[in-house]
Amino acid sequence: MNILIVAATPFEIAALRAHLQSAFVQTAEHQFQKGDVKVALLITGVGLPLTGYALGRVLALEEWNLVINAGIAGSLSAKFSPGSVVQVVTERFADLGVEEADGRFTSVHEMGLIEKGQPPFDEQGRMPNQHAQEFDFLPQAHGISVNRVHGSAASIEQLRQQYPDAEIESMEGAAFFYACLMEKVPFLEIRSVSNFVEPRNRDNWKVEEALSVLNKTLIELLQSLFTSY
Ligand SMILES: O=C(O)c1cccc(C(=O)CC[C@H]2O[C@@H](n3cnc4c(=O)[nH]cnc43)[C@H](O)[C@@H]2O)c1
Repeated sequence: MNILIVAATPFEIAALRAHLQSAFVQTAEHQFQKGDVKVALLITGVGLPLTGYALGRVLALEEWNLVINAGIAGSLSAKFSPGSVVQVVTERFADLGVEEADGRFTSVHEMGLIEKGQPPFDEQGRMPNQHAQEFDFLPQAHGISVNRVHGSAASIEQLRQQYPDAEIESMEGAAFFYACLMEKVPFLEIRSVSNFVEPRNRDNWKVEEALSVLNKTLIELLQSLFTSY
């Protein structure tokens, strides 16, 4: 079984790497083996373009049984406070579109630049993960991905009006979904909440807590896959 774990930055999966170094045999810089299970780590860099490029390349070069995106994220929902960990089951490119003269946002799907319902998008411009129910071990959440993280009350209010179902904000998830759906590989996005999406205040971020719960979840998931495989 070949498992690829994808993160934007090395610090997000540093504890997982340490675990792999002690519990698996390291076969290359970013690759670990235990029995028939190979686990590879891919650090893409932050953001949608870097993720799309790095992941598209790796998916085209090798076959994977499961690809996991792991990282921290912002929460738009009172259900998910800092320290929560969720499985993101839908994603969308939330800021791909145009700003109208009156300040409203129109998405590429509303404009018809990407046809409504064109695979892998649904009629609303979301990308659902049809493998989500196979990994029903975490609370599920709807994700959005942005190039520019929301940091003012006005832009956050506009975002909530535009996408009332959005619960988790990241800078990579939609590129990850798009690449996996286009390549038809089973995938899973796991995000731990480091902050609420609120008027920018870095002092409120709980990055250490989020990293701790994220890596604990990843290690448990690997252990469960290992025993069920
Ligand atoms: O200093 C900041 O304000 C700041 C804003 C966004 C991200 C960072 C990072 O250092 C982490 C990069 C990583 O974190 C994800 N992330 C975390 N919280 C959010 C959020 O509220 N909205 C979007 N992305 C978030 C993101 O996926 C990046 O890869 C620092």
